[in-house]
Amino acid sequence: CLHRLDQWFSNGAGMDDPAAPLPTSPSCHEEDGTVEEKENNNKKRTKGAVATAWLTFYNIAMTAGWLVLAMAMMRFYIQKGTHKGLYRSIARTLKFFQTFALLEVGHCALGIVRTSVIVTGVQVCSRIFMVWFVTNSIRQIQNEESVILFLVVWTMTEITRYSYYTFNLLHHLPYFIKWARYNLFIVLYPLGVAGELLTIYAALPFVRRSGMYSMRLPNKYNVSFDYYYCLIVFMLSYIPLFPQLFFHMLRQRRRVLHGEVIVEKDD
Ligand SMILES: CCCCCCCCCCCCC/C=C/C(=O)SCCNC(=O)CCNC(=O)[C@H](O)C(C)(C)COP(=O)(O)OP(=O)(O)OC[C@H]1O[C@@H](n2cnc3c(N)ncnc32)[C@H](O)[C@@H]1OP(=O)(O)O
Repeated sequence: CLHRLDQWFSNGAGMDDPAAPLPTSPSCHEEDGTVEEKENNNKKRTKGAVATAWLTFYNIAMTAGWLVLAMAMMRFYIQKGTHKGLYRSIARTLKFFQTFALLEVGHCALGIVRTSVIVTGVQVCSRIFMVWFVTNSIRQIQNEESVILFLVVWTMTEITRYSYYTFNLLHHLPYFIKWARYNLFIVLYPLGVAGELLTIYAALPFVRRSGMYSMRLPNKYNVSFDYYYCLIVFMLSYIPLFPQLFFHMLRQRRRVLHGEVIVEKDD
């Protein structure tokens, strides 16, 4: 029973819903529990197994996707000897796998992973915005070095992150993957952010000249929107948001590598 209780706490159950029922096990209550209790336990176990199977599939697919991207980038560079045209050559795969990551927000919302919806939402949405509304929409910046910088950084991060989750779910986590997951971000996060900000900065003149995604008055909706200023606001939002993400990862690092018990503040 104590073991079960310990699992309940370490899985974070009851954190969101302190009234959540304690798990039962055959050695605890099950044999003298009601039929209804037994059915509930079976349902919970099935739900847990389905979630684990889905997450394992999802993480393997994402690791494979980012590995394909890494190989495509290396092959392009070795064959062509330049980064010009690299983004175009991998754009479709990148858009697919980065957009697929939206499911992670769903995983948090459903409670099948112990991560904050807000932290994951900011991380995933900012990446999707970078891919679809900046790099993909503004052809003139696709050959910038900064694009290659964030692509390389994202690829290294995601191969490490998804393989960490996969091996962790399979209970065979090599230490070097754990180490990489909770150390590389110290260098990769600032580099990725630098690549993203430099890319948006390079896009600003083109956006201003073309007036893309903007609405000027007068129009029938009587609404005005300037994408140029939207991009500036997006860049400025890194100032409060990036430190939050970075310090969140530092806390995760202390928890996972040094076993510290971290009491997270509410989002
Ligand atoms: C709305 C739009 C807003 C736009 C605003 C724009 C401003 C943006 C500002 C900031 C922009 C940042 C841009 C990012 C750039 C880059 O990515 S650069 C490259 C470097 N990047 C990184 O290193 C990324 C680091 N970030 C992350 O890893 C995640 O995004 C995260 C959400 C911050 C991770 O946090 P978290 O999930 O809490 O940490 P973990 O330790 O990994 O996981 C916690 C527990 O959850 C389990 N888990 C999570 N996901 C899965 C999964 N898919 N499968 C299985 N399990 C999962 C994980 O195992 C942990 O469980 P326990 O071990 O039981 O604790």
